[in-house]
Parts: sequence; C-alpha cells; structure tokens
Amino acid sequence: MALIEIRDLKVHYPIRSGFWNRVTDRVLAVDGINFDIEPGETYGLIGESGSGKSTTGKAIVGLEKVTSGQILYEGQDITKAQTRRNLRYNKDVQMIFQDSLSSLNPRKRIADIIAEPIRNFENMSATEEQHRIKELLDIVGMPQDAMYKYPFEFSGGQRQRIGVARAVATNPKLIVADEPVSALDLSVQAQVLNFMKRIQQEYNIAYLFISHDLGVVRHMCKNLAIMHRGRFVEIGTREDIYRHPQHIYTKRLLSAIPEVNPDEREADRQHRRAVEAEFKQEESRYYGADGRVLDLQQLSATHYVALPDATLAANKGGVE
Ligand SMILES: Nc1ncnc2c1ncn2[C@@H]1O[C@H](COP(=O)(O)OP(=O)(O)OP(=O)(O)O)[C@@H](O)[C@H]1O
Repeated sequence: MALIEIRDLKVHYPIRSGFWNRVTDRVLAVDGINFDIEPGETYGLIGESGSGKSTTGKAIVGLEKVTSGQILYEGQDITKAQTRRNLRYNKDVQMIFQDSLSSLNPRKRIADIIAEPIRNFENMSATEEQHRIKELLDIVGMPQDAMYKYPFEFSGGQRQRIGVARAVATNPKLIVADEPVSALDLSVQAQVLNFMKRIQQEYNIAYLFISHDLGVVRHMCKNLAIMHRGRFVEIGTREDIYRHPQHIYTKRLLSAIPEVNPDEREADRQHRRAVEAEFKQEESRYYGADGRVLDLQQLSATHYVALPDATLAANKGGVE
C-alpha cells in the first residue's frame, strides 16, 4: 500500500479587497492533483516559482488548510487536524525548509532545536534526550559539541544538516523537503543530497522532494510530477520524464539544466532557444483558454501527460 495518496487535492486562497474586505477572487494555488508516494521512495515535485509546490508540501504536513480533496496516510484521510492528532501523523511526517537560517530559531541552542520534536512526541528523561541528540548529530555528520552552539555559528550546509537532524528526530516515515539544497553552493548541495540518501536507506524514510530544478533531483527520484499553474502537466518515472518528456513545459525545464561540457555550451544555448520558441508557439494548444493546464492523459502504465488530443493521437504508440 502507498504511504501517502493524494486525491484531487485543491488549495485555493481567497483574495480580499475593497472597503468591506470581501472575498473578490481566489488564487488556485493547487487545483486538482493526484499522486502516490511509496514507503522509502523519493518522489520529486518540480516546477518554477509560484507553480504550487510549497502549498502542496504544506498541505501534506498540515500547515495549509485543504480546500477539497483527500490526503490518505496509510489509507486514512488526514485532512482534518483531529485525525492527524489521533494517528500521531505530526510525528510521522516532518518538513525540511529551504532557508535554514529562518527556519531554525536563532535564539535557541542546537540541542534545544533538535530536542523540540522529541519533547513534543516522546517521553524521554534528560539523559536519554542528550543521548538521542548526540546520536542525531552523529547521523548527519556533525560534531557533538555543535549542540551547545547557535544556528548563526554554522555554514548554510551545516545548518541544513541540523534541519535534517531535527526532521529525523521522531523517526518519521515521510519528510517533505522543500528546496532543501537550493540555497547552497553546488559542491555542498551534493554532500547534503548524499547524506539525505544515506539516511533514507538506513531508516526507510520517504521524501517528497520539492525543487524548481530538474537537474538537482535527477539522481534522487524514482517518480516525478511536473507542476505548472497549480496542476500537473506530466507525471512519470525518472526514465519517462528525462528520456521521453512529452509536455512543452517539461521540455522547457529540462533545457534549463546547465550543460557542464564547455564544448557543448553553444549547442545547448541553441537548443534552449528552440525549446523556448516551441513553448511560445504551442502554448495556446497545450493550455486551456484561461491558461489552465489540460487534463492528464495516460500514455503508459507510469506516464501521464496533459497533452492536446491531436498530439496525443499522433504520439500514442511511438512513446515507449
Ligand atoms: N497565503 C497565501 N495567500 C494568497 N496566495 C498565496 C499564499 N501562499 C501562496 N500563494 C500563491 O499561490 C501560488 C502558489 O504558491 P507556492 O508558494 O505554493 O508556489 P511554489 O511553486 O512553491 O513557489 P516558490 O518556489 O516561489 O515558493 C502563488 O501564486 C502564490 O502567490
């Protein structure tokens, strides 16, 4: 059974204006998405800024109110706060944020930051707690004396490790990682991603890995969803998305991955320009009149794409 099943999830924000502060419009931040995360897997949620990724992540951890749809955790709908409490869901599902400096309380020592979820959910003596904090620092490759220091005393990469230590403190089954490495230098990104992978294997944690960058998640995710304007334009396995992308928006995101080989850079630039031109030319066919992403169509057992009917008919059969 899937660990998490998202069914027709919608999160709409009201926009208020005028003297009476009435609701005059809505932002359809998330507008009808479906996906499953298996235990221990990394699921990628990719899209540019404003596409609704963070809202999806926050709805899953219970930080954002769901407008409609279901979030099933081990088969039970947890969209209501009471159910989340009954199931100890808030212990099993944790979040890591992009900006470790603002997500770690600057006035607290690392020991108290990491201990916070433990104090919320476990009944440990002070000695047991100290032992667990040391163990957690060790898991993320930080020295034990880090526990007596404050967040500002660490580099971005080290703070992100501390964020991971806090997230794994309660032995979670799922961690929503919202752009966990975007603020870090490339070399540090690789380190953080590697130890996230190691921890995942050791403790069988599932990740919902949120990123704007298809390059970053290439080696992390088994399955991915590409999100645009609150909806999915394409979902599939790593192979489906990276080897056989079908939607013009997915192709645009793929072309944005920088080319590392200097000899290929000019060809890469030309390719990017061609993809951009295709996007502009085809946009009206791939999106509804109001800019809404079309409904997903099934191409194979794993690959779904929001294709216009004519393109679907032409592509079917030739994809796999
Ligand atoms: N509290 C809110 N009230 C109104 N609109 C909101 C609120 N939070 C987010 N939005 C809007 O919802 C849409 C989706 O935002 P969201 O933060 O989920 O996107 P994102 O893909 O995570 O982008 P980013 O990477 O920039 O955070 C955006 O148009 C955003 O402006």
